[in-house]
Amino acid sequence: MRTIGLMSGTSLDGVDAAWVETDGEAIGRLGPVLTLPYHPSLRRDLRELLDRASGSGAGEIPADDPFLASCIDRLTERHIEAVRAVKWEADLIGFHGQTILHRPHRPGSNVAGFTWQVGDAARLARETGLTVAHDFRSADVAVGGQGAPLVPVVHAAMARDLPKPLAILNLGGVGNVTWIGRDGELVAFDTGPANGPLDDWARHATGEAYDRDGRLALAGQADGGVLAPLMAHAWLAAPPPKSLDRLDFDRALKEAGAPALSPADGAATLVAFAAICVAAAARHFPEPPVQWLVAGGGRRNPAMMRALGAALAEPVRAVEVAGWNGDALEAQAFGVLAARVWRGLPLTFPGTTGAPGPTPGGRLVGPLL
Ligand SMILES: Nc1ncnc2c1ncn2[C@@H]1O[C@H](COP(=O)(O)OP(=O)(O)OP(=O)(O)O)[C@@H](O)[C@H]1O
Ligand SMILES: CC(=O)N[C@H]1[C@@H]2OC[C@@H](O2)[C@@H](O)[C@@H]1O[C@H](C)C(=O)O
Repeated sequence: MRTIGLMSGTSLDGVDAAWVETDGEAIGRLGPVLTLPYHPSLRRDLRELLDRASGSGAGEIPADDPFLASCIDRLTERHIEAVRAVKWEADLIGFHGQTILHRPHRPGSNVAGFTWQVGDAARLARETGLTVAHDFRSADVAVGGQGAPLVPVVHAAMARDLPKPLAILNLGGVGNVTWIGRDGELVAFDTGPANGPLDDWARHATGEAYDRDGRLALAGQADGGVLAPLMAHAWLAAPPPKSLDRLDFDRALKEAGAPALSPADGAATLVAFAAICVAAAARHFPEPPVQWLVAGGGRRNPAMMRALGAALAEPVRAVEVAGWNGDALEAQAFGVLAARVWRGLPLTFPGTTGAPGPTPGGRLVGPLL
């Protein structure tokens, strides 16, 4: 199938789009990729939605809330523009939407999991004339999975011919890793906060959306006193499966004293903690990888790459060394996942989300049905 994958990540910076030819298993031609940034007012409003959702709890923003409806309208509009901008013909769209709240089932808790992505799939289908796969996470959460990460099955397809064991790390707002064993075994989970808290910090300190080229972090020193309690956080030792909400570490960072640091030291400390989380993640792998391939915007941050290089025993390289596009990988993955939805193939597995078995998911809307 000719697919267009669309991902609006936890950084809230914009929508990534990518054209992929795939049957959901093998990956054929890779076509155009692009990012359409969100207008600052949409970024701000999405962020407010995240804050409101995490403060008020799941389901407490009513479906007919006018602010929610306006965010969904503008978000969907930008996705429609992204599909048009790709220009290549397609059969199927993979539409992740924007995660507003992610509260998966926690081990030992009797509270059911919940995950919430917004976006108007029916309108996207109507206005593009294409069938849309969407709502990728809720079926997994409904059977007790974490609902994330979803990309690992696609990482495995892309890495088919690469030496194993291999670790593929995505540094978005949240970090997530896929470990692929010699026989294709998958162990995947969220590592911890990555760019999310750093973006918030940089915005506060400099007014910029993120710490461009790690300038702030490279000028500072990581603070051992703030890092100590963070390193003892139960998240790091908790075995996978595990997944995070964009805001899950905000309180812990505050309680550890991060807000008292200077702008540069705060940024350096957040970078150091992101790398510490990745090193802690490696302790959950069945055996060490031969290398780490890094995707996502965090690979553009030299401070982050330097901290990872220091924290990890194995070589750390941007995914471009494998010929992949580290900015487009997630969008490409949602094209492949859309084809899997179409074919009813599983999206998640015990090793990726803790689903009890290989679990299909997603829903379809549009003209092919
Ligand atoms: N030149 C750069 N210098 C420093 N950081 C950068 C640079 N370019 C991108 N980034 C970081 O990458 C982030 C965007 O990353 P990305 O697009 O992978 O996130 P996302 O897809 O929204 O998140 P997720 O993978 O969690 O869904 C920015 O918010 C910023 O923190
Ligand atoms: C709930 C949610 O949207 N999670 C995102 C987020 O961003 C990175 C990390 O946390 C990952 O678990 C996931 O996205 C990728 C695309 C995934 O599901 O594989």
